[in-house]
Amino acid sequence: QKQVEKEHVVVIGGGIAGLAAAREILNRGFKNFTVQVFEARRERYGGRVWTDKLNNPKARGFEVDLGGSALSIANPFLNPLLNLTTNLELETAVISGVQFTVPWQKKHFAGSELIQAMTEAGSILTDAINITRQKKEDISIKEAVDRQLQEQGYDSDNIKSLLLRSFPSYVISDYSALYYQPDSLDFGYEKVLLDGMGELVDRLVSGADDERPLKINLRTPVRQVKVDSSENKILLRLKDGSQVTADHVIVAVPASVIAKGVLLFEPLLPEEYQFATKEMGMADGNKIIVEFESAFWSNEFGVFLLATKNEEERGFLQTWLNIHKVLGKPVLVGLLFGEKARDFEKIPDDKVQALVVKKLGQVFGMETVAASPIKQIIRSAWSSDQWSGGASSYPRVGNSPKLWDVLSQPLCPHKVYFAGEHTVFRGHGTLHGAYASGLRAAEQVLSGYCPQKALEDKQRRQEEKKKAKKVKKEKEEKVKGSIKQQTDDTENDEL
Ligand SMILES: Cc1cc2nc3c(=O)[nH]c(=O)nc-3n(C[C@H](O)[C@H](O)[C@H](O)COP(=O)(O)OP(=O)(O)OC[C@H]3O[C@@H](n4cnc5c(N)ncnc54)[C@H](O)[C@@H]3O)c2cc1C
Repeated sequence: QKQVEKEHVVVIGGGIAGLAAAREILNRGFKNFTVQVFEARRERYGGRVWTDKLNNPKARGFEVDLGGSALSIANPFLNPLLNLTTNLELETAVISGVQFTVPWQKKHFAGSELIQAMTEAGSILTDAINITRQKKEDISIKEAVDRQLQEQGYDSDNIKSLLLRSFPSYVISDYSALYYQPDSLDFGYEKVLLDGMGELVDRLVSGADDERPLKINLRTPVRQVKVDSSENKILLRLKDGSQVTADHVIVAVPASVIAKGVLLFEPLLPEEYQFATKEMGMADGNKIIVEFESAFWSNEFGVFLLATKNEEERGFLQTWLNIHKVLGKPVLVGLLFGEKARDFEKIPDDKVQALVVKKLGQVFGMETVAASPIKQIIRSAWSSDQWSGGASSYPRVGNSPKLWDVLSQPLCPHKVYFAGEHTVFRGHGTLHGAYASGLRAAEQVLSGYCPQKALEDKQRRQEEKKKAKKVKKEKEEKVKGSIKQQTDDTENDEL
C-alpha cells in the first residue's frame, strides 16, 4: 500500500482551546496528520484552567481550582462541555443556595425573598440593555444600569441596586452594554467538576479509553511564527533559539500574548488582526482559596454574597464559594473582579490574611472569624502572569464583535489558524467558548478551510460565468445576425 506522508500540525498553547484542537485532529485525522502541542509554562498545561494540588496533595480538585471552574448551564445547547463531562463520566455538582449579606443593614437575604430580588434585578438589567440597544448607545453596563435604577426610582440601598452593583459586568467599569453577553461573565457558580477542571484537561491530553495520548512539550515558549512561502512551511522559533518546522500551526495563546509581542509573526499579522488583539478588553479576575482548621459556617448555602456601598470595594471578595457544602472540606474560595483583582496581586502575603478576616467578618461576624485559625491561603495572579495577562476577554465600550470574528479566521494560504476564548464572540471568556474554538480550528485544518481561497474561487467562478454568458450572448447575436442576413437575402431574391 502507498504510504501517505503525514502533515505536521503544531498547536501553540496548551490551554483548553489548544488541547481541544489537538485532541480533535489526533482523533479524526491521525491517518494524515501528526500533532504536537508547545506549552510555555514549565510545570503544567491547562492555561487558565489550573487545579493546583501542589500544596495540597489530598485536595479534591474543585477546592483548589484557581482558574475557570464553573460550567454555564444557562443555555445547555451552547455549552459542549456539559456533554463532554457526561461522556467522560466526570463527577459534577451544582452549587446552589445563595445568601446575600448587607452588613450595614444587619440583614442576610436568602430563599424566596432573594430569588425574587434577583429575578427583578435581572429584569432591570435586561431593560437597561434593551434600551441601550434600541438607542444604539455605546455605553457601559454600569452606566446603563445606573440610569435604569434611577429611572425606576431605586435608591442605592435597595437590595436590587446592591445586587446589580455586585455583578462582574457592572464592576468592570467599561463593559459594553451594547454587546453584553450574559452567559460570558455573569453566569456565576453553577456546575463544577468535583475533581476540578484540571481533570477535564487531563482527559483531553490522555484521551478517552480507546484514544491515543497527546504529545505536550512543556517549557517550550514559542517566540516567532515565520511563514516560509517558498517551501510552503511554517517555521517556529523557540525561546532557546532552536527552530521547528510545521505544515499547519494553530495559535491558541491569549490575545494579550500576541498584543504584547511575546509571540511574533513574520510576515507581520494583517493590520485587522493586530488591531483586534490590542483593542479587545481583557478582564482581570482572581481567586483566593482559604483553608480553615474547621468550618464555622452553615452548609445551607453554596454561595455567600456580600454587598458594599463603597465604590472602592466593588469586585473585592464580595463572592465566596462554600466548598464545605460540596466536598466537606473547611475551605472558602473568594472571587475578585476588575481593577481590585489586579491590585490584589500587589498586596503582600502577610497583609492578605487580615483582609480576608475583615471581609468574612462582615458575613459571619468578626468574633467568629477571628477565632477560627486559617491553615493556608493560596491565591492566583492572572493579570501579572505573562502567559495570560488577565482572566478573560470582554467587549469594552468602543469594541465590536468583529474583533473576535477577525481572530476566528485562518491566515491562508499560509495555514496559520487561531483558537482561544478570544476568537469566539458567543462564549468569549468562558471554558466552553475556548473549547468550541479549538474544535473549530481543528475542523479548519482537517477540511483545509481557507476563507481567502474560498473567496478567490467564488470570484473566479463568477468571472467564468460572466465570460461564458458573454460568449453565449455573442454567439446568439451572431446566429441572429446571420438569420437576419439570410432572410434579407431571401426577400431581396424574391423581389
Ligand atoms: C480566575 C478565573 C476564573 C474563571 N472562571 C470561569 C468559570 O467559572 N467558567 C468559565 O467558563 N470560564 C471561566 N474563566 C475563563 C476560562 O478559564 C478561560 O476562558 C479559558 O480557560 C481560556 O482557555 P484558552 O485555551 O483560550 O486560553 P488559556 O487557557 O490561557 O491557554 C493558552 C495557553 O497558551 C500558553 N502560551 C501563552 N503564550 C505562549 C507561547 N508563546 N508559547 C507557548 N505557549 C504559550 C499559556 O501558557 C496557556 O497554557 C475563568 C478564568 C479565570 C482566570
